[in-house]
Amino acid sequence: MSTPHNSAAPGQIAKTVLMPGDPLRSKFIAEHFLDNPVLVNNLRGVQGYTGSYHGVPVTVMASGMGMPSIGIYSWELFKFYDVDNIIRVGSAGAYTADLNLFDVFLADAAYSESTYALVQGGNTAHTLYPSAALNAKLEKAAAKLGIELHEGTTHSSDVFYRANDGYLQDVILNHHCKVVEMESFALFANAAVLHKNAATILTVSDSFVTHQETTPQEREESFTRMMQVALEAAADQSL
Ligand SMILES: O=P(O)(O)O[C@H]1O[C@H](CO)[C@@H](O)[C@H]1O
Ligand SMILES: O=c1cc[nH]c(=O)[nH]1
Repeated sequence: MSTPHNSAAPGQIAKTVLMPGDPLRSKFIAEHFLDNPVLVNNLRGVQGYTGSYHGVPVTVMASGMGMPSIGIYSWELFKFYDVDNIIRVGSAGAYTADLNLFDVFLADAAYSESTYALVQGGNTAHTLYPSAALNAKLEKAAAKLGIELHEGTTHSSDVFYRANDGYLQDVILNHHCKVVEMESFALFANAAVLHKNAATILTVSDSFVTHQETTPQEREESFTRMMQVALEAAADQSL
């Protein structure tokens, strides 16, 4: 059964899905890392490919930007395509000075001011958590590949452009957020409601401290260490 937003046929989506925000990052991962990638969805240009990595079926499909968008795509993958694991592979802004461009960051929590979890399932929590088992696989994969992982809380924000940065002080000081992106809280909320597994691995694309930033092409093509960690975890048969 296809959905309003996904034209893949039943069985065309693997049990584990890597989910970048950017459809072109989805295409890049599929073309550079998957064996025999097949385009299984392209509705709205949200590219989804299924292939294999080290012999294990893996799908890579974009989420689009923001919680409403990943809320739709991840719900449909979990609920209608029987996906077990979604690993978000995203970019993030660093709030703290210890993080540099291209550092790889594993979210051990997602804080958000969003009402997504409340409206979606009546959950009043503003901090939600990834799958501990999936995070353990990602840590194991990073160690195997010799890739350093920074860990901490991500701020899942509804706002990319801010009129001023006053609000961020509360997020950084009181909620201990180290990076900001825009999807993990909704992904974790859907996974919790549907009893599925979700995790988020991010690459630092810009810094709120140094004001350095990567280019759009680098965001699409250069975050390969994060991609390899996620793929290695996806191919871990014990998931
Ligand atoms: O690079 P992606 O995965 O899209 O993630 C980040 O980039 C977008 C904003 O530029 C938001 O989606 C944010 O979460
Ligand atoms: O600053 C940033 C960078 C990536 N994603 C965000 O949401 N914010």
